[in-house]
Amino acid sequence: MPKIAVLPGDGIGPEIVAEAVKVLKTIEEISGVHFEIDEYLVGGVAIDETGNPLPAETLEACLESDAVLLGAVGGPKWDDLPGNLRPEKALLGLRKELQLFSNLRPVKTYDSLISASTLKPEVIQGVDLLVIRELTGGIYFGEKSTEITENGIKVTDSLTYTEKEIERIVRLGFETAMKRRKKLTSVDKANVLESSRVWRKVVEKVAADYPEVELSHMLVDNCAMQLVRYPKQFDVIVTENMFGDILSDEAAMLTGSIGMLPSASIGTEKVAMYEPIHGSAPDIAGQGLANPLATILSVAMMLKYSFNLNQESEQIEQAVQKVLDAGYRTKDLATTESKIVSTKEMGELVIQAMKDE
Ligand SMILES: NC(=O)c1ccc[n+]([C@@H]2O[C@H](COP(=O)([O-])OP(=O)(O)OC[C@H]3O[C@@H](n4cnc5c(N)ncnc54)[C@H](O)[C@@H]3O)[C@@H](O)[C@H]2O)c1
Ligand SMILES: CC(C)[C@H](C(=O)O)[C@@H](O)C(=O)O
Ligand SMILES: [Mg+2]
Repeated sequence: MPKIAVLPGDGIGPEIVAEAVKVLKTIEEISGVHFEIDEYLVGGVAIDETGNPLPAETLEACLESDAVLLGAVGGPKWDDLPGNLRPEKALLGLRKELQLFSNLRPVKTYDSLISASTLKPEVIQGVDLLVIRELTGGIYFGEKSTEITENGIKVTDSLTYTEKEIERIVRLGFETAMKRRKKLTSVDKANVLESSRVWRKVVEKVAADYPEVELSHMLVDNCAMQLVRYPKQFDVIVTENMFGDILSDEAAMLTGSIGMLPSASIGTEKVAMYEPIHGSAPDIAGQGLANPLATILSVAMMLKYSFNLNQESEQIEQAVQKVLDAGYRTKDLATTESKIVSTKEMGELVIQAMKDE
């Protein structure tokens, strides 16, 4: 039986994960596939209970699972802890330990949400792009140091990549583009960073193996602007860790809310991790205001990528679309015409729509 480790985490994490787990259980009911689903501590709640944001029991369970579903970690309660003891460290630890070097963040606009966006309809209608973010290298994992000098504190975060790390993510970018509209935009800062200049060289080398893919290089600042100017120019974007983090939050707003964007982190081992791209949203936690759709859509990605359950995955996506088409919205997406629902009600509506299909 496939094993799924569920890590609700902090803030809105438990609320959104509860709805996503109900969706998984509905898949079990409908399709007859069975999963072994167990919950573990991660992040701030894990610090509170065990003193460690990523307890050994959680890491071992994840390593032994087929897939991990994570809510979100972090919050003001733990903000003053030193970097290596913070809840976010658990997320980085999981990505590193599970060797999840690629993070897929699909950005698709729904017609029924066009009016929820602050962008013009003609700009966002039909957007269908994928950000592939490198996830286990770059400035997140480079050497860090802090020292006292005559000018006060001197602090360093270094950005390191090996050619091999760049090549494997770039190759995935080309492979993915081949299965889509055969367009790849590699995003870097080659006008300033050494790492980006090597990144570009590797992209050029790998491109020789994919002559059918239309390749372009784009500087990250321009990409940030192009994403809101004319997002339909993009098919697959491949980029390094921190650029991918920032650009995907920006791209989320093409859909109307960060609460809509799922992600899949896939690596060299069998276990993959699925999580919404947003955080623990402490400002709305515990109030039933969180949009659970990013997490529910992350379950759809899990079914597709980890379990090859393509039909079941589509069933979830179609149910989400149906609920949105019927005008139901959590508050983040609400307009004057919307039927505003809570986190739990949104989960229940998706489940009902799945059962009706
Ligand atoms: N993957 C993760 O666990 C993850 C990701 C990002 C941030 N974080 C952590 O989360 C904490 C808060 O960070 P932040 O405020 O910068 O980012 P955030 O993504 O948590 O929230 C940003 C804004 O978006 C809103 N929002 C986010 N998710 C939503 C949802 N599902 N439905 C409705 N509204 C939603 C929030 O209310 C907030 O106004 C920090 O501790 C940060 O480190 C964790
Ligand atoms: C919480 C933080 C470490 C994380 C990241 O920067 O990768 C988050 O912003 C994300 O996008 O998953
Ligand atoms: Mg982020």
